[in-house]
Amino acid sequence: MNGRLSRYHRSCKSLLPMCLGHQASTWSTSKTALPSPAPTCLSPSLSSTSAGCLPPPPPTTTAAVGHGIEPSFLSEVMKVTRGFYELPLEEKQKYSNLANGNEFKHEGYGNDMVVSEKQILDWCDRLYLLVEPESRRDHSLWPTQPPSFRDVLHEYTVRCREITSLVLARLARLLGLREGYFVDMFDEDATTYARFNYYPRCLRPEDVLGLKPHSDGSVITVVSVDDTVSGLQVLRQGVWYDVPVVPNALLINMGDGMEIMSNGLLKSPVHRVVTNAERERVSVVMFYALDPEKELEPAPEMVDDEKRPRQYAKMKIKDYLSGFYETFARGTRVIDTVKMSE
Ligand SMILES: O=C(O)CCC(=O)C(=O)O
Ligand SMILES: [Fe+2]
Repeated sequence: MNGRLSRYHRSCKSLLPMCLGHQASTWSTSKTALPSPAPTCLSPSLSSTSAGCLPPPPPTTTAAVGHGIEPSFLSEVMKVTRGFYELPLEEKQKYSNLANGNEFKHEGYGNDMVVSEKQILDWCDRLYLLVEPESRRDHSLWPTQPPSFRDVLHEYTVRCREITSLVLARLARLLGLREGYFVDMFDEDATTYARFNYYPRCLRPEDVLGLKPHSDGSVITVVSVDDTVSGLQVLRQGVWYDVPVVPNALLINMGDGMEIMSNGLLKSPVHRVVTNAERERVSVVMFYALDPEKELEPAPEMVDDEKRPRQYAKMKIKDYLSGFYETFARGTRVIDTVKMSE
């Protein structure tokens, strides 16, 4: 651990409790349509599956403000994001995710993958970039405008990695595993993608979603949300809850990888983004995934044949991730394909 990280550890001992919702601000239920059928036990915070038997309590916020990143730097991250989206279209298209005008690539600027003509498109532009491992960055896709974009993204990557390692260490402890259990899994081939989302104003917000319901295919996700415009919602037992806007907070989200490795003890919440007619919105999302050549499965320590049988089948991470993009486009969840029947 480098000096900066250990200083960081000392300075934000309280990060995890905040991340896990002990420092709660109230989440409100959404007035928008309820989905059906209602799933059970989808939680944005830690919950045991027995919660499925209870009426749905409002989730508590996972917004962490004691994370150690200065508000001025978070504003800088948002500023370069807005700056990029304010560029003329032809400038942004220099980083297009369509090779030769029609071949979809994950990295770059544009829309998400389209797999069928019937697919309802999300009201969202995105710039998607691999940031780790550093050696695999494709700088031809990293915007040169605004001029500080690249430096800010590099610095943000370093800072978010520190926070993620700390959160992963605390999560391992919480699950009764040794602290380094998850952190050590993130070797030099583990991948991190940054996703810059831009949701324009939408004149028919009741008909169009910014981002359709999904859970993240990562192990863990760090989200920096627009601190003036809400829109992110989390599904819990059939009810959509608005995630409150907390200035300078980072939102820590469990991804499918963590749900699987914890054998279902930590849930990867279904979430979506709604649009609004008044204000555009941006967010910056960091997705932490393991080495694509590794396999994803419940940690043996989390499986107990009597008390907590294995709930997910093994799958190669690269297969999981490619299945993820496909199912995301179709509005289904790849995690459902590895769930074992009772
Ligand atoms: O825009 C947001 O607040 C969240 C975006 C999100 O869920 C994603 O990019 O996976
Ligand atoms: Fe997401």
